Amino acid sequence: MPPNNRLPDSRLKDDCFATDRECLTHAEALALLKAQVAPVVDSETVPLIAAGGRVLAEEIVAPRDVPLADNTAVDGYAFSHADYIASEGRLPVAMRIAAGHPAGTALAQGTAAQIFTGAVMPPGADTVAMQEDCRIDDGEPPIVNVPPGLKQGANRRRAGEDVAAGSALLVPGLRLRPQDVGAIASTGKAEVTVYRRLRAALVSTGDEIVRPGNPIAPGQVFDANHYLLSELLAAANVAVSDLGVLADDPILIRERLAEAAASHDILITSGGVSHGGEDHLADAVAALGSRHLWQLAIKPGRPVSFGQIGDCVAVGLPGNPVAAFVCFLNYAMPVLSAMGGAGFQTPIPYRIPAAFDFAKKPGRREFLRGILERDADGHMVVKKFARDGSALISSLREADGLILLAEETTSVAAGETVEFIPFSAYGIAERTL
Ligand SMILES: Nc1nc2c(c(=O)[nH]1)N[C@H]1C(S)=C(S)[C@@H](COP(=O)(O)OP(=O)(O)OC[C@H]3O[C@@H](n4cnc5c(N)ncnc54)[C@H](O)[C@@H]3O)O[C@H]1N2
Ligand code: MOO
Repeated sequence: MPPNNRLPDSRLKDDCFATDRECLTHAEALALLKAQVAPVVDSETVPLIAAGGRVLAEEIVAPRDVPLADNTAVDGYAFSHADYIASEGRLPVAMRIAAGHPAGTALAQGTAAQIFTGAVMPPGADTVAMQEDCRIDDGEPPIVNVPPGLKQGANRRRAGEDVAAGSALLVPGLRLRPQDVGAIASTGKAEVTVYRRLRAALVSTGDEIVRPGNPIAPGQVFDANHYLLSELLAAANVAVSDLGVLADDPILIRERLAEAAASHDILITSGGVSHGGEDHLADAVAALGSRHLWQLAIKPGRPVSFGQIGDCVAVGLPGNPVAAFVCFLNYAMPVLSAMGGAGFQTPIPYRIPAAFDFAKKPGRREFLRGILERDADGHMVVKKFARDGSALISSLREADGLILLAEETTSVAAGETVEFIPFSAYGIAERTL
C-alpha cells in the first residue's frame, strides 16, 4: 500500500473537495471540481445499435473509403466528358447499370450508360446527365441527347469524398450523437469501444419526504427531487440506483451508504445541506469519507456539499427542487461528464435580448428561469419567469433554459442581451407546448 493508504489506481485524491474559502464563486467551484475529478478507465465493446449517447473510448479510423467507389448522385446517363463534347451531346446508350450491380466491363468509347442513383460509375465515364434533362431517340441502340453546358464530373460522387480510408473519423471522449453512429455504420464497423456507463446512487433525505403513491400526512412533502434527479441522470446516460428516502436511523444510513459507495461512481443526495453536519446522512458521509459544505455565491443553490467515500464522489444538493436542479446542471453534470470520459463540459451560453427589466444584488451569480418567445419582428427574445422562489417547480416546467446574470451585474433592462443556456444543452428535450 502507498503511504496514504489508498490504492494506487484511486481516481480521487484524499479529501480533494476541501476548500478554505468561506464562499466560492461559480467559477472557483468549477475550477476546483475540474482539477479534482478523474475519468473512469474501464471500457467495453458494444454493438453499434447500442452506442448512441455513450462516450467513445477508442479512435475510429475509417477502415475504407466512404463511398467505396465513384458513383452517380442522380438517375440519368453516364459518359466520358470528352465524348460528350466530341459528339455534341448525342451518344448511343450501350449499357444499363443499377445500384448494387456494377458494370462488368468499361464503357465503350463514344457511348453512354443508363445509370441509377448510387450505382457505381463504369470505368470510362466521368460525368452524369440527369434523366429529366435528356431526350431519348428510340432506336437500336437508343440515342441520348444531352443538353450542352455540363461540366466534367457533374453529378458524380467520388470514392472517399465523405470519409477517406485511413482518416481519423472520431476521437475518444466524444459522446456519440445519432449522426456519429450513422457515420461509423457507413464505414462498416459494427461494434465500438465506449467507456462504461456511470452508476449513480440517489438518496432523498428529510423527515417530511414521502414517495408518491403513499398516503401523505400534514407537514409531509412528496419526493419530487428523486424523480427530477433520476430523469436528469437518465438524460446524462447515467444508470441510477434508488436508495430511497433515508432520514432517521444512523446505523442503517451508514450501512446503506458504505454499500452504495463501493458499487457506484457517484452518490447524489438532496436536502439537508443548509445546516452543516446536523443530520444523519451528512454525518454518515463525513464518517465514511469526507464531506465539505460549500457556500456558493449563486442564486438559487447557495449551499451544496461535495465529498467522497473512497472513489465515490458524494454530491449533496439543496433540498429546494429548483436549487437542486440548478446545482445539478451547473456542477453535477460537468463532474459526470468528466468521470464518464467526455471531459469537464460546460455549455457555452447564447446571447439573447432580454424581454424584461430586473434589479439584482451584486456579488453573486443568478440563474433566472428563462422563457423564449418571439418579439413583434419575429426575433427570439427571452423573458423571465414571473416569480422567484426555489421551491417553484412550475418555474422549471414553464422555462426553456437558464438566464445567467454575472456577479457584477446589478440590473437588466429590456433589449439588453443576456446569456442564456437552453435546457437542451444539458440533454433535456425541448418543451413542445
Ligand atoms: N436559516 C437558513 N435557512 C436556510 C438556508 C440558510 O442558509 N439558513 N438556506 C436556504 C437555502 S438557499 C436552501 S436551498 C435550503 C437548503 O435546504 P436543505 O438542503 O437543507 O434542504 P431541506 O431543509 O431538507 O429542504 C429544503 C426544502 O426543500 C424541500 N425538499 C427537500 N427534499 C425534497 C424532495 N426530495 N422533494 C421535494 N422537496 C424536497 C423541503 O421540504 C424544504 O421545503 O435551505 C434554505 N434555508
Ligand atoms: O439554494 Mo437556495 O434558496 O438558493 O434554494
